[in-house]
Amino acid sequence: MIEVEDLVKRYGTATAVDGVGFSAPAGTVTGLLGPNGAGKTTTVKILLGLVRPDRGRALVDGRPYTSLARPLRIVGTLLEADSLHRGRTARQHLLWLARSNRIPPERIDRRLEQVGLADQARTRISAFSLGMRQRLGLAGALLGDPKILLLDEPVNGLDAEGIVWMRSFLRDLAARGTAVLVSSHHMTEVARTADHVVVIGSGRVLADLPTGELISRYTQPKVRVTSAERERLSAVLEDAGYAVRTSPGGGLDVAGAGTAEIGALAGEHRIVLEGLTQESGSLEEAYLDLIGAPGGGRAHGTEPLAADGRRNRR
Ligand SMILES: Nc1ncnc2c1ncn2[C@@H]1O[C@H](COP(=O)(O)OP(=O)(O)OP(=O)(O)O)[C@@H](O)[C@H]1O
Repeated sequence: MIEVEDLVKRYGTATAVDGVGFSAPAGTVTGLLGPNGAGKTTTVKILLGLVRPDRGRALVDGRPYTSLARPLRIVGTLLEADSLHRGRTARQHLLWLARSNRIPPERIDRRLEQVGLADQARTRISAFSLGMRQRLGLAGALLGDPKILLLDEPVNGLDAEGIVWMRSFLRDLAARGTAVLVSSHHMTEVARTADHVVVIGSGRVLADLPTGELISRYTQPKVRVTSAERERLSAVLEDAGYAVRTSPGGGLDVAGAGTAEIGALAGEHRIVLEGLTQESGSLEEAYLDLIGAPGGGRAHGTEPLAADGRRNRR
């Protein structure tokens, strides 16, 4: 379990983190989302004891990271693949990590296998692609069988197959009880991987909710409708007071309506519909609404949802 309580960090007059609090429990993938400069990296650095907070505390497994004698056995981290020593081979890198954390070296081959690098064990890291370095970083993070994983942008540099692999890998780890915290900009990926999302903006927690609840609370459901008479249908719907947008693929997205009402309106005006489906919102829409960015509706007010960082947690 990761616990962050009321963290504040100032750099001169600028406040990087302003009262951030949340937890990432065992058996769950928690996503940490936020725009550039929101305070994610500062929060992660505080968690890893790399930056001292002005206020608050950050605990891994109930203790500050800096008090862990062999941190790799408690928390695995994947921060920057580029910090790997490029002259070493994959195996040498893991051997060095194992030795410095008193981890039996027998585990190395198993970890290389798990991340799909068994054939590259003796390849120098300098010959690795970014995706391979991410996989090696993950092997290192898993070396001590940690119950907590802290990953910064884990899908960076991975191809489509690698992204799917990483997603199921992290989901499997959580299913076996690991607490996984993923800091990322990749909204679609976070939506597919995380059970729970913490959104940070301007150093504060804007939302701390299960992924599905965050989406339903901060997006408006819409109906996607297609018809050969798109222009006429659009005019009819707008006349009836609905907000209508052109959807990808040439259909119409109608906010705030149900399929029955749209079907009835089309019938009344003798417009034949080709498709009529209820669509739920996306994490991206919810996120834009929360951070108040252009494209986001900001229809639900600006109050932080989780002032103490704990509301709405299970
Ligand atoms: N060492 C530092 N000195 C001064 N200001 C800093 C320092 N580190 C971070 N900041 C500022 O604190 C704020 C939060 O930065 P942080 O890197 O934590 O955000 P972030 O959410 O990780 O953004 P990104 O996704 O771009 O990495 C930013 O305004 C940043 O400029």
